[in-house]
Amino acid sequence: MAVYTDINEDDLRQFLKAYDVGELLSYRGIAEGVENSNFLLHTEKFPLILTLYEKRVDEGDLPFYLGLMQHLADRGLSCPLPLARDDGEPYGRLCGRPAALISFLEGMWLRKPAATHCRELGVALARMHIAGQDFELTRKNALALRGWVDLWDKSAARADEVQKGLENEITEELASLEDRWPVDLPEGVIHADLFPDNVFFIGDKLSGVIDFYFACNDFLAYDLSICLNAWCFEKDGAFNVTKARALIEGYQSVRPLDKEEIEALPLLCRGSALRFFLTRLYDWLNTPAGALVVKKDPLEYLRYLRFHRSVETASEYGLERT
Ligand SMILES: Nc1ncnc2c1ncn2[C@@H]1O[C@H](COP(=O)(O)OP(=O)(O)OP(=O)(O)O)[C@@H](O)[C@H]1O
Ligand SMILES: N[C@@H](CCO)C(=O)O
Repeated sequence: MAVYTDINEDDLRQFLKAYDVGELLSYRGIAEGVENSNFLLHTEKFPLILTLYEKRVDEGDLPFYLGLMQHLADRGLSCPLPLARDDGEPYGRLCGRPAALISFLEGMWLRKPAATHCRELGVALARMHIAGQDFELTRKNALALRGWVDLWDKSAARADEVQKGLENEITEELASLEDRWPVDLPEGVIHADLFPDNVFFIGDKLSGVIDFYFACNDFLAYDLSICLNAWCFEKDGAFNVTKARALIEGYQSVRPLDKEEIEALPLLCRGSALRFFLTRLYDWLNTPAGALVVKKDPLEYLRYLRFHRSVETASEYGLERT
């Protein structure tokens, strides 16, 4: 459960006075997520999500994240709407942390997504990329190559505690990605963390996307590579090419990939696998004892990374040869 910061009822009632939501009826911490502290609130007017932003969210980026949700919702994408305070500010402060209220989205995330859900995801991802094209704010990806090197510098010395040989393997992988990382692919606003727990479905229909707190400007196809990692491996570690094909076909039904994006896909998948390996490894080694959070296994992403290293062309992801 991700509740790093405990709130008390009096402070919460005080915080809510700045919003037009009526009286607080009830609230509880949400037993999901690893990044921020989230609470479900029932107020006289409607249910809401309260988020207290924690370690990886820089307060200066909040106008980008909250503005992006508003922008995408205005263009018909189903994502949470931030609630403005009565003074017009997009967020306030609670227990010493920046804190925002966003609308509650109906739906459930899927524990076992099937190929049909992957196709829906692909369609939604491409629509999001297109809708993001005229968003006026920009945010550099803090977890791109430079960020990976910084994370690795903080973890490398202890990596072999998690698995023998990791220090060498990841050092070599980083060097190889630094040499070969693409420089000129189509860019735009990407979600950058579109895992199954951030996508809600009602029945088999995708009902909404949440958690824009890693969103940034980067290669659009990098976002697709994140989804290939997060949605297309089975619990036993096998890559499910049927899901991958469905995801990519769904994406291309809205936004066809160009030749360079297709060629770069195996490398982008290696990069995104490494990105989640590194944040998980850092958290594995550094999460304070007592935090109410389930740590995620970095080695899962090491296995994915090794798989992508063995991939020669994007046809292995179910794409037609170019
Ligand atoms: N707008 C929303 N509507 C409904 N439920 C929500 C909403 N936002 C968050 N939640 C609930 O809170 C949980 C955690 O939210 P979120 O994914 O934003 O947290 P996080 O700590 O940033 O997680 P992550 O580990 O995915 O980065 C979600 O799985 C969902 O159950
Ligand atoms: N989706 C991430 C956690 C949130 O950044 C992971 O599974 O490692």
